[in-house]
Amino acid sequence: MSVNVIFGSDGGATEAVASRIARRLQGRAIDIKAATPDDFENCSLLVLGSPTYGNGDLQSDWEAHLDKLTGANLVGRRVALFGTGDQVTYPDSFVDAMGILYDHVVNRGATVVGFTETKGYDYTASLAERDGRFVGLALDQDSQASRSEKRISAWIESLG
Ligand SMILES: Cc1cc2nc3c(=O)[nH]c(=O)nc-3n(C[C@H](O)[C@H](O)[C@H](O)COP(=O)(O)O)c2cc1C
Repeated sequence: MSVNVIFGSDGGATEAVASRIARRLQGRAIDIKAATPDDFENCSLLVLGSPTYGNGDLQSDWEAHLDKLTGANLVGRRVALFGTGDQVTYPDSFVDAMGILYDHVVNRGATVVGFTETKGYDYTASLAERDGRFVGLALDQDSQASRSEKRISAWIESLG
């Protein structure tokens, strides 16, 4: 299985998570700033990750390079998503960016794998929650960093 983990990161937290995920899946971590459109298509599992900024926005490099994603043909492709956020300071928009990525990849025909349970988190609203589950791996490196390792492991197992 070839895995590309494409991420955006302002402060480094999401980059560090992307590297951990890539290492575990023996894939490549690629900053969205340097990613090519091919990086979205030439892999058997595509993993995308973004922190949430503003009040529920994608990270700025994702916004600046969104055409790489919206131009990709993802029909029938397996895509897994992760998001970093802070549920204590931003409980009304927790990991919203993951929900934004979800809508984009579903619109491009992707099959999203790796939904997770919302149990164990404390927030009021999230665009990344659909039908009571997160559309991917939600990590909070600000207030629940100690839980991340277990969450990453369980999520990777669920990807099969
Ligand atoms: C100005 C600002 C706005 C933020 N807005 C949100 C938000 O709306 N929702 C959320 O879950 N986290 C929010 N966060 C938290 C970041 O997403 C979180 O700290 C993330 O781990 C940062 O990742 P990075 O270090 O890769 O940039 C915000 C952080 C800052 C500084």
